[in-house]
Amino acid sequence: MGILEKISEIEKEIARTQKNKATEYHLGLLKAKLAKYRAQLLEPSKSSSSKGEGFDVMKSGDARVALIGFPSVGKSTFLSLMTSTASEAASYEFTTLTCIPGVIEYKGANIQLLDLPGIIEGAAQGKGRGRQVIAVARTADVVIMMLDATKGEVQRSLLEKELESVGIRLNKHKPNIYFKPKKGGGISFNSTVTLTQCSEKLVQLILHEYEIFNAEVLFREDCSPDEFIDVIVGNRVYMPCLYVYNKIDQISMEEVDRLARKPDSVVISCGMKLNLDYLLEMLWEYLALTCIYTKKRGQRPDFTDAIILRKGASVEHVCHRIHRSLASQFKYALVWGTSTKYSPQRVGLTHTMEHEDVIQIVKK
Ligand SMILES: Nc1nc2c(ncn2[C@@H]2O[C@H](COP(=O)(O)OP(=O)(O)OP(=O)(O)O)[C@@H](O)[C@H]2O)c(=O)[nH]1
Ligand SMILES: [K+]
Ligand SMILES: [Mg+2]
Repeated sequence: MGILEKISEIEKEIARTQKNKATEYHLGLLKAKLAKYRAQLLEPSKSSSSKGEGFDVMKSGDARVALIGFPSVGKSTFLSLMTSTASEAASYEFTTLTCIPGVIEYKGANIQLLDLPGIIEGAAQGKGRGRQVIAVARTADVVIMMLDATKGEVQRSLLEKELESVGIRLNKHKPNIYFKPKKGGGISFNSTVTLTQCSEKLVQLILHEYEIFNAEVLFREDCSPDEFIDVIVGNRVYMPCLYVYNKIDQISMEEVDRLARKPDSVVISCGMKLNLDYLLEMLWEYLALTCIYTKKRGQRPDFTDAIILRKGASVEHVCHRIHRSLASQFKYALVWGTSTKYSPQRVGLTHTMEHEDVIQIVKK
């Protein structure tokens, strides 16, 4: 039996197994098996002739956003509207066949927007250019899942399933579980909260399926078996996703209203240029970029020119942005803002900056 068949067998078995206390272990085990086979599927094939030609776009700018969606939902139309790059748009499916980058300039940041070929059900298993598209999606800071507002919800759940199956977790945070494989000592299991979805026995069963017999496990959150499996398997990508319903010029006001109220969703019309400003605002929020202002000694901060960094950036990142030799001449920095206890506070290179902090760097 091939891996695909094994996967579909397990999926079928999961679907026909009733979810209750008695089947809890059986289901947990099935899920662990499923995750294992999917991981095998993702391993690069030996004959890599199908390498992503035209997909290796260099990362540039302050952040990267990937456009994912079925064919003809309006991805290329959107790229051409928001950036100075033109990407061919047409009424037939699979107009776009490679990855086409453009740049959105917003609040002083350069956001790289990637137009991609449409993907369809089965993309994760290599249908169409699905694998290459998903590989690009993994490198993004935010995914825009573009949907055709006239087409109903099925597209959305199909795409979510495709991304889910390759380890991309949309709008979820990393499960708060400490997990450390050990050389010996068996499995030590602890939790700081009451667990309603996992038990010590289930955790052991799942670990055994992965041939892990010695490990330290600490649940700091009431996680599900799937979330625990994610932690064991690792290499999961936790990615913010905006669901963008395009072509609202084609549906009723009631329908627009219904879609607009869904979580993580924005309604737009590229054709009539509706609501694009709001989409940018949302995108900016989801990118959660950190803007840092610099100041010189004895002067006011320069609020006109922010340094834009990813969340979690350190003083060292700030230095590199100003000048590549600055970090080596660095003595200390003074920081004003929410990242410090006092304002100003003297900090070193490893200090983590927060949004809208002000920094003054003192050289040796
Ligand atoms: N009515 C309407 N049509 C739109 C809108 N946006 C795009 N379209 C049309 O939808 C069709 C497909 O647009 P594309 O931009 O090529 O779609 P795509 O998602 O890039 O398609 P592929 O590259 O084939 O995956 C074109 O005929 C567009 O003119 C919109 O807001 N309203
Ligand atoms: K198209
Ligand atoms: Mg296109």
